[in-house]
Amino acid sequence: MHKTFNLQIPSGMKDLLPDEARKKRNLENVLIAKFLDWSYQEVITPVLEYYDHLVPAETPDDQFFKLIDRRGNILALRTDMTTPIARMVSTRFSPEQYPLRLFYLSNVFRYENPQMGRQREFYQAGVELIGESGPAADAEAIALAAECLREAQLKGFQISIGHIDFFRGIVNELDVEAGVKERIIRSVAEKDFVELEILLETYRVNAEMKSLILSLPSIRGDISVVEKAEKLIKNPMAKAALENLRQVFQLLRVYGVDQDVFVDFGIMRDFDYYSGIVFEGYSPGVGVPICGGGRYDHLLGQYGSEAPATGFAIGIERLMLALEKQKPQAKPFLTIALPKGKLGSEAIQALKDVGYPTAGLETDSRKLLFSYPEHRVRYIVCRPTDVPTYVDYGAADIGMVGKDSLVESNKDVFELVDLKFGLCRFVVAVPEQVAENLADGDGKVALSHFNHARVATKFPRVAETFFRDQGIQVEVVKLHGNIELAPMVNLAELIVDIVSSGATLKENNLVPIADIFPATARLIANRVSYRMKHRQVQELAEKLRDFTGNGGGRACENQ
Ligand SMILES: Nc1ncnc2c1ncn2[C@@H]1O[C@H](COP(=O)(O)OP(=O)(O)OP(=O)(O)O)[C@@H](O)[C@H]1O
Ligand SMILES: O=P(O)(O)OC[C@H]1O[C@H](OP(=O)(O)OP(=O)(O)O)[C@H](O)[C@@H]1O
Repeated sequence: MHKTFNLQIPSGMKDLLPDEARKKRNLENVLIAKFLDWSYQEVITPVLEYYDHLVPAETPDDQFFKLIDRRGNILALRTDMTTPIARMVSTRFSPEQYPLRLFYLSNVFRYENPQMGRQREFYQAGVELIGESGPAADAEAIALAAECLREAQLKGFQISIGHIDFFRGIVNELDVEAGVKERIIRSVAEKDFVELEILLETYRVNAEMKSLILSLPSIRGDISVVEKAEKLIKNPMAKAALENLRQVFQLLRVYGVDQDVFVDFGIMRDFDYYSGIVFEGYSPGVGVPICGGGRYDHLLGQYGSEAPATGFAIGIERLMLALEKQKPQAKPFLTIALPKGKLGSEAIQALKDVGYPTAGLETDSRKLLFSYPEHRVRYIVCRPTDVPTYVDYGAADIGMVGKDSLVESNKDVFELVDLKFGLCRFVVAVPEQVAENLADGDGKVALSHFNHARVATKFPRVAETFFRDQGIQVEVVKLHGNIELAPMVNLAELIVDIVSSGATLKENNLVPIADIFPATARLIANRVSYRMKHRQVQELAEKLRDFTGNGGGRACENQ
């Protein structure tokens, strides 16, 4: 009898058959020719390195594939090429050899959730320009990125450039503690504008600064927005950042790529890694950036030889996807993902209130797609928990979704507006009897009674994070609904769920013993739609923000 093998390949990895491999190689040849043309030399580094040497590229979500060698050393697959090249340059070159113009074309590995345009093994083509500070080097990197995309025959792409110090400078000016400044910066880096607004309100940032900070991510357009921004700010660090942007832009004009490049103060790439100009490239129809880069003057110092540096990486698979998708388009549709159920009805009402087409639109019918061609708007109706996924993939430009589903999904999307409806709260609940038995003198039940207990929930991420923060170890049992059943049949001792009226808990003899956080509906946007369809996205965001009485910053748009 033949042994049957499981011949699958690991998730997020891919075989390339001849047709696809040929297309990839042709594209790579175009990019390599361009790099050589611009006097960049190829370097190759090992695919495996000591984990500690790659850690400057570490992200909070640890995306490394790791393994242990026979001596017990931890090795890891590279997650990008900048870090190995910084290690190599620090150890194999001397500053007299600077500036170095290096390029690579390599596979890199990241342990993340695979989806369209996001794999665990993927190829990057990129350059590092090491040993040069100043606008000429930044402009060279951006111009070369634009030239590569042009040479690859990509139409309608856009490169957005921002500056890390612009936002940092403005935040430094605030009269709040350092920890709060970091939280403000983090909320912007995570694109969570709702959290940003809450922080500015909580820490009583004055009205003028608040409105300035809230408007920053929307300040975008050609170089004239730099002049507009100059009038708004006084901070020297932010002013220097604007001057830097202006000089880079002038040089981009000389390179003849300025029409592909936009200033965008919403580009906030990793604040710990980048130190100056940052940029991303987008293409219509692809919901994730196709390239990214910027100045990173502090990385080489971590390997012992301080040197300014700038560079970028193009994602080969994403560029191939963008090339496949490019076709001439009329004014694009704005696709909005709506959740089924009660939240969906409230979302429809909100859209109607701000004048969006909703005739015949229902979230509880069998029809899942509603199109309004005369308004260039279309809605897709999906399960609430799927809304962030559709938006993250770029299958929808915008979504309306509960903060509960959003937090649980952990997707990389813009969180634009707190829509204020659909209020519920996350709670930990236990059977009444258990609560009665464990209650202290004030009627409270300490969570410490539940160390090593089982928690049933639809929201494992929320539950795990909450109990971890409380220092309590639990085993999370993921269910898809009717969580209240779990304690009744001894599947779990506790539940973590959302509560709205409280009726479901009551009917099932459960009582809340701890609040986790409240959640309302949010307007979210895809990262690329937020830039490539900015006017349409911003128009809806502002209408909804005004309607829900949020106030907030105004865009100073010039595109
Ligand atoms: N998981 C992935 N799968 C395919 N391509 C990727 C992936 N992650 C990054 N890339 C490509 O590599 C380029 C440069 O990588 P970089 O580290 O700057 O990306 P990132 O900003 O961390 O990733 P993302 O764009 O997914 O947020 C990206 O612009 C993208 O084209
Ligand atoms: O406090 P209440 O107003 O009673 O609402 C709470 C209920 O609503 C949510 O479930 P949902 O209706 O989404 O159904 P599901 O459990 O089947 O997912 C939640 O999981 C509770 O079961």
